[in-house]
Amino acid sequence: MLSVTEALEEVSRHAFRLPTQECLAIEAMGMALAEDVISPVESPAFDKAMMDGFALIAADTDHGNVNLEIVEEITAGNTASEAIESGQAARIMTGAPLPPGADSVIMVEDTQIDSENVDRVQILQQVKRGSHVLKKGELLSKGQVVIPAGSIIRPVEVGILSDFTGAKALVHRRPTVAIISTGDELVGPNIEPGPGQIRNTNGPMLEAMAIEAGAVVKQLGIVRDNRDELSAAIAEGLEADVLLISGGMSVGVKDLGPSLLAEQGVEKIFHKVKLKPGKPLWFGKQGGTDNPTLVFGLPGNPASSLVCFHLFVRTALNELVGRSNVSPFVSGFLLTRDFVNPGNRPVFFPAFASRKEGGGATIAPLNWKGSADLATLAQANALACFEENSQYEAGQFVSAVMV
Ligand SMILES: Nc1nc2c(c(=O)[nH]1)N[C@H]1C(S)=C(S)[C@@H](COP(=O)(O)OP(=O)(O)OC[C@H]3O[C@@H](n4cnc5c(N)ncnc54)[C@H](O)[C@@H]3O)O[C@H]1N2
Ligand code: MOO
Repeated sequence: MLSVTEALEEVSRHAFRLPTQECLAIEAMGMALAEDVISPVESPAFDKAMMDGFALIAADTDHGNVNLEIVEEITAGNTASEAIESGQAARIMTGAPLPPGADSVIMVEDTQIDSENVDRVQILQQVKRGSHVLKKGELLSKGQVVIPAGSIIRPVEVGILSDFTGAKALVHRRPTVAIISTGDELVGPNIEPGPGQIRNTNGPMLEAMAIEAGAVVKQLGIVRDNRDELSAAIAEGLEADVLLISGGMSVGVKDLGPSLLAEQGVEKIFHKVKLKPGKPLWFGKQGGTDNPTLVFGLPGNPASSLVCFHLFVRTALNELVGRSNVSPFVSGFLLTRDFVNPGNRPVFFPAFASRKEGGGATIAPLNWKGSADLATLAQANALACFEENSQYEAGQFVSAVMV
């Protein structure tokens, strides 16, 4: 049986980048840039005033208090009509280009104008050369990489892309994810479960997780444990980039998943991973490098499906869109209580992580009742990672997967 690390490596190895497409930056939020964003110009494009005040020549103020002639007023979006010379100043607003000749700006608060003589300004202090001026090219030079490929598009990137690429972004297209929920016992959200029946929680939950991860979802609904029905659904699901099949992955008499996938030419890469919950995870691939489909058979138990999604499906989706090197693990959580994992599999245990006063973070394992317990996961924001056959003491550091 593979370890979690080995299984994650296999998933990454088989997930190829999807083709790229150009789209509006705002619609690419959360996606990864597929190319470097390069500044085509210097920024700022001109020496820029950073305060409302007066543009002047700093050397004129070397002896402190000085009275200068105001030659014009420059507002943002306009340029000076003439250069200033020694003894002169231009009224200037934040964001406006400095007039030629000027090298500094003094804030209006540090000046005085005599109401009898409004064409002159009294400079009340010595001005340091370059004060309140953002020099041309100081932020970015022409050809500089502003955002490297692989960066996630967040609001700040949307702002920068609006500056340099016409608000467009080149990204790997969103993955399509098809979802099948198998099981004779399953009913939809508005149907009263009969004896032995349960509601399909995995289907909608997996859909929500896939959307959150940036995918476009095709929900194929509940499929009975019947060879023909499941075969047809699998064939449809294999048109997507990723197919998720919930349930039927273990060794029960109706666990048809693995054999039907093999019949449809899906190559098994691994079946079973050493973790709890989620051991029966199945992973395979159909097709070569050209438009392959990655197939995950997720264990039917809801918590097992959720944990496998966060660890393995998310890793695949990240690889497909170029969000590389995003580890599911965050380290350095201080355990709030003793914890024993007597089992022979590492456990990913629902827990609540919070900020610690004075820095750092703590993690409190919840009172989780096992793979069928989704309700406790609703109180969790993390899965604390505990090694197999292990004992932990309060105050020890553990890593976690954020959920
Ligand atoms: N003899 C063995 N039995 C089991 C093993 C094993 O190694 N040997 N593994 C156990 C583990 S661990 C898990 S996890 C489950 C997973 O089994 P399956 O993937 O085959 O899932 P099912 O049997 O179809 O369902 C398990 C459980 O989950 C409920 N379920 C299924 N689908 C949904 C859904 N869409 N929404 C909500 N709940 C769902 C289902 O009713 C079952 O209660 O196998 C163990 N058995
Ligand atoms: O691995 Mo199963 O997912 O323990 O319940």
